[in-house]
Parts: sequence; C-alpha cells; structure tokens
Amino acid sequence: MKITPTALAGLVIIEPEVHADHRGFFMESYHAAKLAVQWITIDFVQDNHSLSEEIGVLRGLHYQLNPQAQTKLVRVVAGSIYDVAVDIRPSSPTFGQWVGVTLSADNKRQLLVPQGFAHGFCTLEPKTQVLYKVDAYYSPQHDRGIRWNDPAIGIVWPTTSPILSAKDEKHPVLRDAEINV
Ligand SMILES: Cc1cn([C@H]2C[C@H](O)[C@@H](COP(=O)(O)OP(=O)(O)O[C@H]3O[C@@H](C)C(=O)[C@@H](O)[C@H]3O)O2)c(=O)[nH]c1=O
Repeated sequence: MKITPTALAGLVIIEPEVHADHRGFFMESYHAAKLAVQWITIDFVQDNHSLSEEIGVLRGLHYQLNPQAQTKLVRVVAGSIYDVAVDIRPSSPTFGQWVGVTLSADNKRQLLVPQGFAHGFCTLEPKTQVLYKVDAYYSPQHDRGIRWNDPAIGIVWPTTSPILSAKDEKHPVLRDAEINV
C-alpha cells in the first residue's frame, strides 16, 4: 500500500497493492492495520455506493457539521471521477485551498478525505460507480454544502456545465457557509 501526501495536511492518496494474474486481480481495498502503521486510524461505520449515469455528473461540495463530521475514503469501481477536497478547517493555513485527483476503476487510487474538508466529484465516464467509507453516520440535520463553482475557491472542474442535484444548485459560497467542523 502506497500512501502519498498532498499539499493539504491530512489529505492523502492511497494506492493498494494490486495482485494481477490470468484470472484478473486481487487487492486489499482497505486494511486497518496497514493504515495504522502510517498513523492513520479511523473507525469507519458506514459504506456508501453511488452510480452516476452520465459524464459530467457533479456531486458536491458536501460535508457534515460536528459532531457528525465525516472522514471519507473514496474509490471508484466502474468508470472514473475527478475527485476534489477543499480544506474548510477554520484554523488551517491552507483554508479554502483545494486538491483534485483522478480516481478510476483502472488506477484503483483512493482519496482519504479527513474531517474538516468539503468533498465533491465530477464523473469522467458514463455509468461511474463510487464507493466510500465514512466514520460518522449520515445525518440530514448536519449535512451541508458549498457551491461547486465558488469563485473564491476556484476549482478547475472538467466541465463548466455539470449535471447537478436540485440541492447542489443552491449551496452558499464558502464565505457564507456554516463551517464549525
Ligand atoms: C449521503 C447520504 C444520502 N442519503 C440519501 C439522501 C437522499 O435521499 C439520497 C441522495 O443524497 P445526496 O443527494 O446527498 O447524495 P450525493 O449527492 O451523492 O451525496 C454524497 O456526495 C458526495 C460528494 C459525498 O461526499 C458524500 O458524503 C455525499 O454527500 O440519499 C442517505 O440515505 N445516506 C447518506 O449517507
């Protein structure tokens, strides 16, 4: 398992070891003890799975307020996404900065998004399926969003006209968002 830090503290890319043979491949997609060796210990409690039918489906930018803030371990099992995390930790020296990584069924990369980040992704292929583990249960009362195209954040998405949910069309910009994470 290879762990690569990003420019944002705590946000890391994880690449599992892939064992390929004539049948296909095998990999440990999650291994608590191997992550613990790298000082990453998380008690995941919920697994999520989404399917996006079209290219250009954008889900985000999402987070939950305390005490239901979530760490997310994101991976793709069909298709590919441009996966984005924005640092919204109020006291962080990188507050408001973002990182984007391509995750695909082929590259098998995972993005570990810590609590204190807003998260979103845009599909790069039709019929893309995303799996992610979270360490706090979904809580609609704590669920919040930030506008995907907040100019102050300046994310360079793969499309300027994404397919959005009704909810994601209405989020405030970061400056107006509630962020007691
Ligand atoms: C996130 C979530 C949603 N739901 C329900 C609520 C709603 O009826 C339906 C669809 O929810 P949403 O529109 O919020 O789904 P979606 O836009 O896919 O939300 C997800 O986006 C990505 C980027 C994340 O980071 C996730 O944490 C999550 O916020 O599923 C659950 O039952 N449990 C959950 O954990």
